Formats: sequence, C-alpha cells, structure tokens
Amino acid sequence: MKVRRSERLIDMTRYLLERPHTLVSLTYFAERYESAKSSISEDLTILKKVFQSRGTGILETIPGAAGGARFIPYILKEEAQAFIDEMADKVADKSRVLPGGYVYLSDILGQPDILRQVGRVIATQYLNQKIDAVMTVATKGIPIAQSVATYLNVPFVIVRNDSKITEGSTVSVNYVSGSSERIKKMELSKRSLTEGANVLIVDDFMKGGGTINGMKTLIEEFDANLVGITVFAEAAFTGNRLIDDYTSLLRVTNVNDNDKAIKVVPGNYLEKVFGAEA
Ligand SMILES: O=P(O)(O)OC[C@H]1C[C@H](OP(=O)(O)OP(=O)(O)O)[C@H](O)[C@@H]1O
Repeated sequence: MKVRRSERLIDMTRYLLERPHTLVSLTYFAERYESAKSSISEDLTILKKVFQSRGTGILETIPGAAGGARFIPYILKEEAQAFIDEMADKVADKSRVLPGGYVYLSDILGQPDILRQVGRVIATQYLNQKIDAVMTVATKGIPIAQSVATYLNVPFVIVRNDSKITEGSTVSVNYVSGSSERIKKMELSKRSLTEGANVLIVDDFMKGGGTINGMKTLIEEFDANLVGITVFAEAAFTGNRLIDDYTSLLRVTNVNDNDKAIKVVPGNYLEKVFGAEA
C-alpha cells in the first residue's frame, strides 16, 4: 500500500541518519514505500532543505538511474563553538588535575550525549576526506573512536599496550612515552588494517605526543596512510613534543598539581576546520 508523504519523510530521515556516508538508491526508497521515484525525489529535496537549514548535515542527491541520496553528518561552526566552550568550562575544574600534568576526563567522556557531539565535531573535520579506519589506543580513546567511526561509517581499530592471544598475530612498535620518557610497546592485530588504508588517529588526551607518535609508526608499519590526528584535549607541553601536525578541541594551557590550578581554552579545531576568523 502506498505510504503517505508525511510517513515517508519520517522513515526516510531515520533510515538515512542511521546510514551516514552511504548511498541509498531511489529504487530502494520507491520499493520501500511503494511510491513513484518522482515522489521520492521530491521527498529528498524536502529533506535536503531541512537538513541544511537545521544544521543536521548534507544530503547529497545523485541523479540518474543509479542515483540516490547520501547523508553526510556535520556540525555548524556556531554549534561546534558552543560545544567546545561548554567542554572547556567543564574541564577547567581543579578537582580534575592529576599528577604529571594529566587531567581526569573519564566522567565527561563516559556521557553518551557528549560522546555523540565529540564524534560529530571530529567527523565534520574529515567529511570530505577518504577515511577507511579510525585508530585509537586503549583505553580512554575507545569511546571517542567509536563515536567518530559511527559518524564516518567506517571501522575503528584499537591499538593495545599489552599482548593478547585473542588478537591473533600482531604488529608491534616501541615508542617513547613523551611524558614519562619511558620506552613502551604498542601493538595492533595484523587483521586490523590493509596496506594503503587511510587512517584517522583520535585520542582523548595528548601531552608529550609519544602515544600518538607510536600510532603514527604503526600506520607506517602497515604501509597505510595517516590522514589526520585529532584529540579531545591537549596539554601544554614544554618538552620536545613528538607531534606537530594535529588538531585539538581543547587546550589545557596551565595545569599545576601543586596548587591544583588549571586553565582550559579552545584548541585549534575551530581555526583549522572553519578558518582563521573562527
Ligand atoms: O601524549 P602522551 O604523553 O603519550 O600521553 C597521552 C596518553 C596517555 C593517556 O593514556 P593512559 O592513561 O596512559 O592509558 P589509558 O588510555 O589506557 O588509560 C591518554 O589516554 C593518552 O593515550
């Protein structure tokens, strides 16, 4: 039985939002709603306009027999800026200061609504780039990687600091933990990445950059390509930071575990993604 437009629009919206970066054919929708392709095209035009005006994302419409629609989630600069400012206020709490210049983030990055926004913000930075996998290191980076991977609709791979029989054969690299000057090892299952894969690195926190640098080395070992590095927060680091080309949502500019002082400002995300006037 033919489905009314109001019902089609609601169901199409859900269907497309659950399948970001995926081309859904006109034929599929026409059969799903037992409606003419011309009606579906009109539906998609309505969705395209509303998604754009409400800042939901881009609805690419591809014409022709093999045509269809592809939903690309993004976040508008104003919404991203408001979220980053809100996170800066949340993190700038002296009770979060940890020894060694680290900051306690697990409560913030354990909240689904915050993780959803973090994923949307980071995915927006890479929406026009070919990403085959999102990489992070266990443990605290995992929820961020899962959220970004959901918005980009690609797998995420987890680098580990310990060997597990359940990971099968692995590639391992030694790296200098930038903060502690200690040699550490990280490894990734050989099944995780294929040669030439385009990889995005994400993590919750960067201080000396040694962890990120270790993941960069792993990507080289797989003959894969590093597309970008984005972290939720970076700490001011006076040493020789091992990473120079990265993006951060927040920057912890002043943290002192003696007097528990902490100052948090927006990182370089807004400028890198939306331009200098951000
Ligand atoms: O830039 P660096 O000086 O290398 O530090 C950044 C590391 C340290 C910390 O992880 P840990 O707390 O060591 O590990 P886990 O995420 O498993 O808690 C954080 O999640 C980053 O991965």
